[in-house]
Amino acid sequence: MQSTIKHTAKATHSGQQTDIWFDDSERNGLYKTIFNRRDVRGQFKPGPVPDEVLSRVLYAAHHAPSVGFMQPWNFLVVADQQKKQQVHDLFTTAHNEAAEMFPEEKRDTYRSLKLEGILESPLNICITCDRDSAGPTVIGRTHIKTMDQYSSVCAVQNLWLAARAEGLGVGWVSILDQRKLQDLLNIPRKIIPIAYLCIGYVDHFYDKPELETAGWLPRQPLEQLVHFDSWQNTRSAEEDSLIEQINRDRDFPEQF
Ligand SMILES: Cc1cc2c(cc1C)N(C[C@H](O)[C@H](O)[C@H](O)COP(=O)(O)O)c1[nH]c(=O)[nH]c(=O)c1N2
Repeated sequence: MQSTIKHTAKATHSGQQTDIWFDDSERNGLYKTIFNRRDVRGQFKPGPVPDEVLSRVLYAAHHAPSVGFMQPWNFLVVADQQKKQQVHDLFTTAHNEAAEMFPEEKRDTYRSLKLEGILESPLNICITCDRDSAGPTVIGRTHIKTMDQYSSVCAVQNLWLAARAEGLGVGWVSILDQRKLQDLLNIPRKIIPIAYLCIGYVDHFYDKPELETAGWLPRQPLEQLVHFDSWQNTRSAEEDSLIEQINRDRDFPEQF
């Protein structure tokens, strides 16, 4: 169901949000979006994405955090079928090269995976990173130079979540030669294509990541990924109340 959104004025006081808390349904809506977002490759419906929906999703992306507030992103919308076909050709070449990189026993499985929906989705968007968008010296990028690219990834994630909340599927395609993609889309060399995304309405969303269902990799247990004070210093539930809580919440994502 495509819904329209009523814009109501926010309660603000001297430029501050005095409304600190979301109510339960608002908070649950966010968790529902996070836990039901999927990478979509194969269930796209051909119908168009209305401008009013796409505009909202792009605003969500544009309100991502960025290092030094540099907002290094641009959104290159690709709807032309011939252009999409050319990107698909790039994918096919890279996909064949990629298959050879996996150990022999995994190659057939790799080849059987559907890893893009470039042609089936009505819309593709390339999110880029302009490393010069705020001059050479940027607050927060002085020592870790890749921070601008991470900022564009934040925009990708915002878009991905907003799209899910709008009932839109998004699939990230990174099996592409970056330079050839730049040439194809006339992106200057100094602008980095961060994400090539396939977007559209879908028949259904899967409950689990397709790579998990295909037996490629399982989801890692969260408690093993949490370290304390020092790298690799993990703790058991008996040793730490947070780990105990994480174990107790194992079904939290499934509640949504
Ligand atoms: C940076 C990056 C790059 C890619 C992806 C993701 C990210 C974050 N993913 C999607 C990825 O396979 C997927 O997110 C995981 O398998 C987890 O599944 P869900 O996203 O939870 O459905 C992805 N999927 C795909 O089919 N082809 C691809 O080239 C890529 N590339």
